[in-house]
Amino acid sequence: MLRTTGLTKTFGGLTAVDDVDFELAADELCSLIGPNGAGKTTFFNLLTGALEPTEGTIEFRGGAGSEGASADGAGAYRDVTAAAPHETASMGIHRSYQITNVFPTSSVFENVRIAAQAHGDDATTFWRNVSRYDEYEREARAILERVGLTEHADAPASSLSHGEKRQLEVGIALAGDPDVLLLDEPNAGVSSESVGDIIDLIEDVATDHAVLLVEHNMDIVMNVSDRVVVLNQGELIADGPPAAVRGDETVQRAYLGGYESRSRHAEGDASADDGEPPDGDREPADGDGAATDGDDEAATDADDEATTDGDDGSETAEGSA
Ligand SMILES: Nc1ncnc2c1ncn2[C@@H]1O[C@H](COP(=O)(O)OP(=O)(O)OP(=O)(O)O)[C@@H](O)[C@H]1O
Repeated sequence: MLRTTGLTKTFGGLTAVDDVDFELAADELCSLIGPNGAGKTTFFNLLTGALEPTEGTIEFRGGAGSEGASADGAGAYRDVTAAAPHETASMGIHRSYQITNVFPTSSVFENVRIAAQAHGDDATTFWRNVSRYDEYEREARAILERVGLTEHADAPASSLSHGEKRQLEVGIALAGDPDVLLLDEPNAGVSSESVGDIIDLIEDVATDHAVLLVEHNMDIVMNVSDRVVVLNQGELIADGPPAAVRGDETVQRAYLGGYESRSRHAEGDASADDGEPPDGDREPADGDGAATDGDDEAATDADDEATTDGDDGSETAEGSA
């Protein structure tokens, strides 16, 4: 459904994503893992068009109803290498943000309803079209039910807990009617009591979307993924079923050293501890150990602001690189 060939992104002398060949199937929940600074966020930003590749191609093949859809319901592959974020979103590639990305003073319902309206094809005539309004409203209510936020529909988004905000972000992404969902650490900053809800939500959206998940919690990754790909210093060093990747010597050396899987069901909850590889193994190749901590703090700090800084920051830095 979504594939990259020789995808490469350099920032000055640094190769953040290095010649990556990758393909995500329509029915897959694939996790993208790797140490801090491995290139995961850069890879996401390339897929959504927030960053332009230095080399390589990105191709996308939408689902039923997409442009050029064939008898089997899938569209033809299109080159989306140079597509801008609004173009990839309108084609069906959506992401949830590592940094909270909601309108805090609007209600939970309004956040989803506005996203559904923005995706609608007659947004400019919206206020004159009452039946269309009803449709968006119904869609938003159904999405809130799906992400488990119905009881908070009328509350301002700012009143949600951090975990509920992550659920809302997934709801906002679903309102764009995506084929592919890119989930960037949906578990970051979420309290241990809410981790189970987030896992259930990831598994649920994966029943009818292709999902690419960036997640540091290995218990979650090993429990929910159909497939795991590993980036290290921008290179794809492993790609396969969770058990095979966990046992891969190169991956153990680069990232997972010392990690042993705990079954979510045996433990009762994947959040029994942080489920992350030992700290030493999460250090980035360039020694910049602040990245993950910074992300988690940013997510918390951003609670009261509607922002898309996660991507924009990358663009800004790129511009100066
Ligand atoms: N806009 C940018 N300008 C310059 N360098 C960048 C930029 N974005 C990322 N990098 C560098 O590219 C490398 C990959 O970063 P990236 O954020 O993609 O890694 P990551 O795997 O997502 O890390 P983390 O797990 O910490 O989020 C890092 O060395 C980072 O410092």
